[in-house]
Amino acid sequence: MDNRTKEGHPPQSAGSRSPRPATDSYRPGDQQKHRSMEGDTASDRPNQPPAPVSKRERMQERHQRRKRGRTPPSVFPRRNRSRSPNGSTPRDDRERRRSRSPLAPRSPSPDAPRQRKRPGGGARQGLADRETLRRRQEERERAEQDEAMRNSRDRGVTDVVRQHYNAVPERGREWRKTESKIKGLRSFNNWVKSTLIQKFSPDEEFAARFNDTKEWADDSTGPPPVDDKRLLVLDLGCGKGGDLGKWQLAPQAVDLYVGLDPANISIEQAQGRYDQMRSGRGQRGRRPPQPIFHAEFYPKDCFGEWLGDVNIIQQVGIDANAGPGGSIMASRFGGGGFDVVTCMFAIHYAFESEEKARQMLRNVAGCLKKGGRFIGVCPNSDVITSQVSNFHKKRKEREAAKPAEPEGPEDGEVEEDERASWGNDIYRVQFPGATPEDGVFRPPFGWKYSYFMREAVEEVPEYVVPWEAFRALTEDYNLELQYRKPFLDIWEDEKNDRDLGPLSERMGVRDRSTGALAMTEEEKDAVSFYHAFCFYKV
Ligand SMILES: C[S@@+](CC[C@H](N)C(=O)[O-])C[C@H]1O[C@@H](n2cnc3c(N)ncnc32)[C@H](O)[C@@H]1O
Repeated sequence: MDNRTKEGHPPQSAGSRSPRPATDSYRPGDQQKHRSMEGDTASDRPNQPPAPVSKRERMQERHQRRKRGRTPPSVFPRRNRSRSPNGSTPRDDRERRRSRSPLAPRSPSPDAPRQRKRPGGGARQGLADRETLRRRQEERERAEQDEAMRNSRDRGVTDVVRQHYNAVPERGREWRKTESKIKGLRSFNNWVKSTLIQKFSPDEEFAARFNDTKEWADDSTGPPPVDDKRLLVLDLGCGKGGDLGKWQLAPQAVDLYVGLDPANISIEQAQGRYDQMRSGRGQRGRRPPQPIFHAEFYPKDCFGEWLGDVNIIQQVGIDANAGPGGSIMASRFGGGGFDVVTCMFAIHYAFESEEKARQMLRNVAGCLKKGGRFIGVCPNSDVITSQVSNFHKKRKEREAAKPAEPEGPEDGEVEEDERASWGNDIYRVQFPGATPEDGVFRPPFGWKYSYFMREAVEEVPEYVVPWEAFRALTEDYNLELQYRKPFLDIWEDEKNDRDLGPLSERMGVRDRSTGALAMTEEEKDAVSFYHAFCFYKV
């Protein structure tokens, strides 16, 4: 069944059904008053409460960046980027509207008697009408067929991705920490995600407590009470709930966490993990029940569907006017209710088409309140561009060195050695078809590659997220870029932070004796494929 929605009129879908008993529902303000620094993984747990000095520095970076105002204009040309789903640009639409003459004859009302010009004209008109009706009917059927094909193709990729993640075994923390061949990489990725959460999840009011501008003093109310306002967090593509412990350690406490993912088995596992955290039944024996935020988990395709039909999302607030064409007044005074939308290692699935990328952004922007943060990590298109252009450079050098072949490939065929690919023993990226020689992906959607990661991802289709195009698109949704950094640069910047540095030791990211990154060269190469970002809803 096609669950996709028409603008603002979402049908009920499986996403709105709760897999949990209805007795445990969320009421905004249902706050756990006591928060423990103990997460569900010992490695995530600082022994001390975070030191204000370090927090101040982290918050300052983010606050100063906010003050700089809007980000510089994108190098991605505006006219190329905002095609509407029917393929026209807003400019095309404007011009179409402009060229309509105000004096054009109006079509008669359907009730008005038709004027016959010549005898016999009525019969001919009847025939013409039948012909028009037949043509319209054919057009409608063709459009329906195209839509059905598009839907089944989209479903196809989503199903492959869902089945893959559903099938990934939940091996447990102990195995991940000791047996895994990519334990260094796993820990490092987790540390980067914790870093993003620590730096960008607090709201401006909370952050103001930790910088010395003392803006709060202007209205002489004093610094805002730390514990008063808690965060409402939405995790798109939450997987098996691996980030729950990180959210428990967020500087500003979380009140509600909503996790969505199309992989229903992953969602059940995430629910199980949360239940364990709450009950204190960890892998290391029984502990006293842990005070933890309220959380809800639902199976949901967050890039192909509108999120407004998920009850908890509706309860917190989602703005159907977010994005181009929405009312300015509505978006100024409306807006969603979430403080943070997080999407870790997942937005690349949305770049299959412009329609999906826009649906993802409409969901993100619709759910965020003004000032809310959209944080995430994804493959860095700068890396892909440089790998692809290098690949073509070397290929051309090889071709120039060998004698000319009598026959080239048939039309549309891509020769084996023209398919860009790179990687090492633990990860591999492989494009199934031709790629641009300069590595610049135009148009920016639908550039599929398959990604393999030892123990984690087996040849799953992903899509390039061309960064400048993505950033240009986010502007249509009032999302302003605040931060973007490659993974290894984040390490260089934060490894000596008073909280994040020691956290990296506890998480096994840094060798305690040498202070160096505890990753093999292959793992470092694999993590350098990614970057992290934060946008603010303005
Ligand atoms: C690499 S996993 C990351 C899981 C989790 N965010 C983490 O960081 O551990 C990618 C996740 O994206 C999810 N995903 C794929 N397509 C999606 C979609 N259309 N909507 C939401 N999530 C999707 C997958 O099911 C999978 O759980």
